[in-house]
Amino acid sequence: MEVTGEPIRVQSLIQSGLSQVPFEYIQPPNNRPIHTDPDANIPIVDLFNFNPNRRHSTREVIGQACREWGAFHIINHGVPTTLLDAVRRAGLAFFDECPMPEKLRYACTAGAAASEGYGSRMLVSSNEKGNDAVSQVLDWRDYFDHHTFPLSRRDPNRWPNFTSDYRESVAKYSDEMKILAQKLLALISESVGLRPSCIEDGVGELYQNITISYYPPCPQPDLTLGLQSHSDMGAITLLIQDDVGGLQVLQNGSDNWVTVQPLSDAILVLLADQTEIITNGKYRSCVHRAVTNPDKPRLSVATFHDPAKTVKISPASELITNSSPAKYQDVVYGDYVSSWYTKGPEGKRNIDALIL
Ligand SMILES: O=C(O)CCC(=O)C(=O)O
Ligand SMILES: [Fe+2]
Repeated sequence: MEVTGEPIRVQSLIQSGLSQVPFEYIQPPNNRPIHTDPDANIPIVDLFNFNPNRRHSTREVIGQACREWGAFHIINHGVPTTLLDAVRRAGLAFFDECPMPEKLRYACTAGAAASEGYGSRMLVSSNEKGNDAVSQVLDWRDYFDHHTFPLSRRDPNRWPNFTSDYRESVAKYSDEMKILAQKLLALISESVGLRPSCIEDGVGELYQNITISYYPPCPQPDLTLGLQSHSDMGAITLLIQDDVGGLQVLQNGSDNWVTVQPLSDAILVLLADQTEIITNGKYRSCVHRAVTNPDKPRLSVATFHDPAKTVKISPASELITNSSPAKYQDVVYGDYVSSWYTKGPEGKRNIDALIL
């Protein structure tokens, strides 16, 4: 199918009263969400509000979580729960209550990668991209993407003001998430034996985007995915979700999908691909996906922290020795992103293409 005009918002589909999902949303049998490990849980790391006396033990716990999962909840992170709730509430009000014509005033640019605004992923034509491996299946998801850092990219006038505190809440949340991401990158660096600033130095100025995802109820959750399997491209993602649940992660080295339990005060940390490169594979990016459910809409807020497009990412020199050579090719981040958009997530790790 060609990319033509505006994508259809999943919410409009569901409001038309479907009992079966259109074929574009049906996953091939191997990708359907049937294999889940009901007993496993990702770790919960208590940050003790970054108390310096606890730093050593916190670092150890983070190191283990990064090695085993590339994902962990954090609690006592210092971000007020009232702010987490305010962002969830503002996002939900936009998707649930704002009339569609007003929502569409914020539509992102059709066909442009990562453009700011309200959208839904479109089918990518294999002819256009010259690659038959492009995923042809659509996600059961609508989203709003906000450009938040550097501040030169931030223009709250492009964000909804459907609830009067929407813009203020997203801006405050963005500021808090950036500070938290920087503190976490320092702890993660230390936990792998690097200087505290090593990962952030490698990434450079943080480019931050906040994506609020909305997954409408789905009449056939066994055949669909809210968001197909992928790892995030940047350095670190901080995610909150509502109490519905549907995010799943793969434990490192396993084929078992594990559901991430919603915890209203916690923030989920997901290691992304550039951190895997900088740590020379000592930590791997977390592969995750979102499943749908037949009854309730679900909301998540993902805050991505990425390098600038011009930055060259390489394994940290401190980790390279004769006995432990570089495992990844250097890559200019913009080229990495372009190849992701050309090939699509393909349900596998794009970063594997860089492994030497
Ligand atoms: O909805 C979720 O929980 C996952 C969102 C996500 O993985 C993403 O936006 O990259
Ligand atoms: Fe993701």
